[in-house]
Amino acid sequence: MSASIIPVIAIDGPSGSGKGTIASLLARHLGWSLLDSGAIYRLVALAAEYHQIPLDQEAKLSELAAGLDVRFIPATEQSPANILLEGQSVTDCIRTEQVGAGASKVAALPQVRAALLQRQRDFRQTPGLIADGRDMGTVVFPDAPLKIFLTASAEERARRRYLQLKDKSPDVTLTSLLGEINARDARDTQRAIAPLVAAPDALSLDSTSLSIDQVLKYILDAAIQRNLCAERQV
Ligand SMILES: Nc1ncnc2c1ncn2[C@@H]1O[C@H](COP(=O)(O)OP(=O)(O)OP(=O)(O)O)[C@@H](O)[C@H]1O
Ligand SMILES: Nc1ccn([C@H]2C[C@H](O)[C@@H](COP(=O)(O)O)O2)c(=O)n1
Repeated sequence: MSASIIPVIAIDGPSGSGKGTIASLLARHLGWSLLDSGAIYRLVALAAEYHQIPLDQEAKLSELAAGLDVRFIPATEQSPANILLEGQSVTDCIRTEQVGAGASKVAALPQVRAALLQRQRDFRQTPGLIADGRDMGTVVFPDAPLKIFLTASAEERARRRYLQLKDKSPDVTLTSLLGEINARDARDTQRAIAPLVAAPDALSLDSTSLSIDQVLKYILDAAIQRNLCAERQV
């Protein structure tokens, strides 16, 4: 099947809006592949730290991005998903706010984005792909038959992140997380290349007061309406 007719559900939005959570639930529910594009930018930032490349050295970073030695091992019934960078498991350490901030910086560099474009498109495999990020619907898969722009207020996103991190990182505070979320939003929306913006044909969904199940149902209903999948109970 030609790649362009393999269906993609593109989910874009700011940090903490719930894209990753919803994308992995949808992928499992539909039996489709999953692209966590933010993880790829996070891996570049972490690899830059390993190789001591400053985050403003565009040429070196794009070379690093082009040759990134990474393996995404999907979750199974027995074990959770795992990400290997240069053979080492980095599944948890790429999730810190520090690595997220680094990812947001390298992601503003055009040569780095260009180096990662085809690697992301290669995830488009039968029977379908759920892709989450900032530019899935605008740049990477502009022909996706379903595009969702998922948002939530910055305060709610900081609250969600706080609940997620407080046990692993007792030093985090709601105030510091809100500051980091606002800084990352500003960088991701204001950059010159592939800024975070809703595609003109995206469905916008504000999840501030919606549960994870409500968001999942909304997207599945939209997918069923477009004949991307058969009607199934969540
Ligand atoms: N609708 C929701 N209601 C309550 N909590 C939610 C909701 N959606 C997601 N969460 C929780 O919010 C946290 C952040 O979600 P998630 O990591 O999926 O966001 P994200 O948009 O992928 O963020 P990032 O872009 O930084 O990776 C998780 O702990 C998740 O369980
Ligand atoms: N398609 C993408 C995905 C991610 N980024 C950048 C911007 C984010 O701040 C950073 C980390 O992403 P997250 O894991 O928090 O989703 O990576 C991007 O520019 N484009």
